[in-house]
Amino acid sequence: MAGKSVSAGSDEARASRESAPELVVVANRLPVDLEKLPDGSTRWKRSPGGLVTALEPVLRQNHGAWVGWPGVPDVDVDPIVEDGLSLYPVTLSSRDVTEYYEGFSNGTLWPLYHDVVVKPIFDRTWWNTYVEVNRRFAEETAAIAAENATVWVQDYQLQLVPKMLRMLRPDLTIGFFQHIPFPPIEIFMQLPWRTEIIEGLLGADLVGFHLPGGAQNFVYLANRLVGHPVSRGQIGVRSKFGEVQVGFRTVRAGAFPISIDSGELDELSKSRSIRQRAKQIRQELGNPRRIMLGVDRLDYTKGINIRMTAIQELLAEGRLDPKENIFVQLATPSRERVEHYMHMRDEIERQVGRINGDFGEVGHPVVHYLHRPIPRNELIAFFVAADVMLVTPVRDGMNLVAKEYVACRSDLGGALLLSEFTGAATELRQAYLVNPHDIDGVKDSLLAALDQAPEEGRKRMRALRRQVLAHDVNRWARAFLNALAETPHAGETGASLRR
Ligand SMILES: Nc1nc2c(ncn2[C@@H]2O[C@H](COP(=O)(O)OP(=O)(O)O)[C@@H](O)[C@H]2O)c(=O)[nH]1
Ligand SMILES: O=P(O)(O)OC[C@H]1O[C@H](O[C@H]2O[C@H](CO)[C@@H](O)[C@H](O)[C@H]2O)[C@H](O)[C@@H](O)[C@@H]1O
Repeated sequence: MAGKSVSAGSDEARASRESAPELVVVANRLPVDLEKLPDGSTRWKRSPGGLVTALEPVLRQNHGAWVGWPGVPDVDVDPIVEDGLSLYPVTLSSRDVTEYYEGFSNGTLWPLYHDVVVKPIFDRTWWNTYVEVNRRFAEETAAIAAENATVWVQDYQLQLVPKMLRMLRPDLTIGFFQHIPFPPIEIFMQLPWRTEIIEGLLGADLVGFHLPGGAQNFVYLANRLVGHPVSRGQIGVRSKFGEVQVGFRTVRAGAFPISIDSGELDELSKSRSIRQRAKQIRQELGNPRRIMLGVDRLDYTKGINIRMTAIQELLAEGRLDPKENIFVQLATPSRERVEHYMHMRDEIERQVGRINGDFGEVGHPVVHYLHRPIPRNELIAFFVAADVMLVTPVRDGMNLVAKEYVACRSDLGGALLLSEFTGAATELRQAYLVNPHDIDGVKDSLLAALDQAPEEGRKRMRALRRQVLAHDVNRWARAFLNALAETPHAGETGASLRR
């Protein structure tokens, strides 16, 4: 792989940086996943996520690069340079996947940062591998970034990279964005490696969160754990950043709620083929009066069990007619070797079986449950077909699904039932907001959403769409990169990036 045997500070490395990328995104995953085919060959498959859509145009305009894991263990693939966007794969061994990705990232940090909804595991071997893998990402990035380049590190899997990178390449302007919640002090303090994580993040010039609360928690912890002087004022959304004084450096912390390519979804959802497919889906489901929909990675934070319980109780109480109302749950397999995910899957599949056993008829189940990824256009057709979208996480950094549903409803139809504990709830105030821990409240709100008067529904959807269409993912990326370019450290490149 490029630059592997060359130390970041050597003359050789510096010379090769002249045509090197000036904007580098570093994320656990590359924007493409390597797929192993049955015949043993491999091919690249584009990841559909919002991050790729957000960052690809700005990377291309800036001769950019993406450093990340190709999604399968033990493969050593060469960098790919294509249309001005270069991909630099970082190899992870099977052990790295177990200990860094499934272990420390998704068995320790993920539950800890999501309100300890399940018990985090504090394992010293996992931590050591997390440090090792973060170092590998930092070294790979240091080897390829141009002099004075801007580097944007993404998410909880790579929280040590900013500090490691700054030590290797003090010329770089470094941004970091946390896509999951940043927890309150009492929870974060449980982490045995809490100081190392805060110090790791403080290597950045700008640390971004979805919500002001996360930024506020981070600033407070920088003072409490590392003793740095910090600003005291309230942090705003895309404004009024918090500040941490790290020696001569000022590190900023801000709130930048992520979004989706709402314009593209709006257009796609209006196309004839999607509209027809939406109609066909309704027919295939037996033309029920109302379709409820859930779309999630199968994750215990998403509250899939909560919506199932609400539906089950409403059916049992005779408040929901199983002949008129059906529920479709599309569940993408996720982190399947992590124990808590296995338990969650068992629980959900038991609930599906029980509801259908008690209330379904032959050929007419009440719950339609698919445990596999669905093609993008099919997903959009489901959004168009659904009368009520159920988004009930117990905690979620943002939840892009909620925004996607709204972007797909140019007909002003449908209703969004949304947990208060998602980042999206701070922006989508006209949704039917629920506390997912209050099952009776969820049931009442679900019935209200199902029975809403058409004019009330249109009014809510119009307001939701105004928010989602005006604040798209492009605006998110620009807001972060502009704020990063204006940080005190930002060098010439940072200030002159084309966006
Ligand atoms: N194409 C496709 N995209 C999916 C599927 N399930 C979820 N997604 C997408 O994955 C993303 C999930 O993002 P989000 O709701 O923020 O939750 P996250 O899974 O925690 O990142 C959204 O863009 C969804 O549309 C699926 O089955 N197929
Ligand atoms: O890469 P995976 O382990 O398969 O997980 C998928 C992604 O899940 C998380 O998504 C978060 O980011 C979204 C966009 O900001 C946000 O809407 C959502 O609330 C978060 O949960 C994770 O943070 C990503 O790193 C993963 O790639």
